[in-house]
Amino acid sequence: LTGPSAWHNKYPVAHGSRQSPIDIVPHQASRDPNLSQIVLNYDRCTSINISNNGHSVVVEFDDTDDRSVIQGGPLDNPYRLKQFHFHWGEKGCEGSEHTVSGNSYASELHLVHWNAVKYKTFDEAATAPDGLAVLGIFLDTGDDHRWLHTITDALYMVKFKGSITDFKDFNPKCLLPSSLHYWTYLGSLTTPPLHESVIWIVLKDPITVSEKQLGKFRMLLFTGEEEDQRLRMENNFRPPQPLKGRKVRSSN
Ligand SMILES: CCCSc1c(F)c(F)c(S(=O)(=O)NC)c(F)c1F
Ligand SMILES: [Zn+2]
Repeated sequence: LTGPSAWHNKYPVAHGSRQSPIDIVPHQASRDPNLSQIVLNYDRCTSINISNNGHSVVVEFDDTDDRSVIQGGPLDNPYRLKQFHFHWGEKGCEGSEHTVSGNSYASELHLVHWNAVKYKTFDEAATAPDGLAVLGIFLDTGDDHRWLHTITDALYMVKFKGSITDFKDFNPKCLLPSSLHYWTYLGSLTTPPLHESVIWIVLKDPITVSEKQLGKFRMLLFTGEEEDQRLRMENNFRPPQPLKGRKVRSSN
């Protein structure tokens, strides 16, 4: 037994008071006029590599200075882009982590940022209550996404757990939907160690990708090249967790 329902054995915080993901119920979210728009300064971002960490496919960035940050909205400081990765299902009707009025999307992109103003390292920030800011973007199935090819064309290079390859000059700005309207709430990592260190910013509008593009993610493996068992990487999403009295705020 290794799935989300067993994580509490090794990570008791799995039953904590601010776990993620959650089901977002739009009309129960409070519109907060003090919530400004979020600002993404990704123009000087520097992607480094793409890898399969046995949980997802991850693109990492150079976070040694403030060259790519998210700020505004619920954030008191600029947060530095560290990496992005995806969660998806085995079929189009499930795969996202957050749900909206009980409905799942086919996938969810997470752009992980850390508070380099208050904390010296990512690892220190990852355990602090205001250490991380994750921008969540839903993926819907439909037409091809014109820029996602850059990522799906590289997936064959990182089929096996532990594989990594160069991935330069990719700017995730091309993966944003037209509107930056969002919901925000205090939550956690959705994979172990499940630290309750994430200020979540979930965009209301999905981007559209094709079933064919999504199918390429399902070609990835949870298992390493040396393992005889080949387990397809799919359903790497955690189901929604109890809200436990938390308020979800909505941008205007
Ligand atoms: C200490 C973790 C290394 S970075 C990372 C990650 F690899 C990851 F997978 C998730 S997630 O929980 O899966 N998605 C929100 C994160 F939040 C992260 F910050
Ligand atoms: Zn994630």
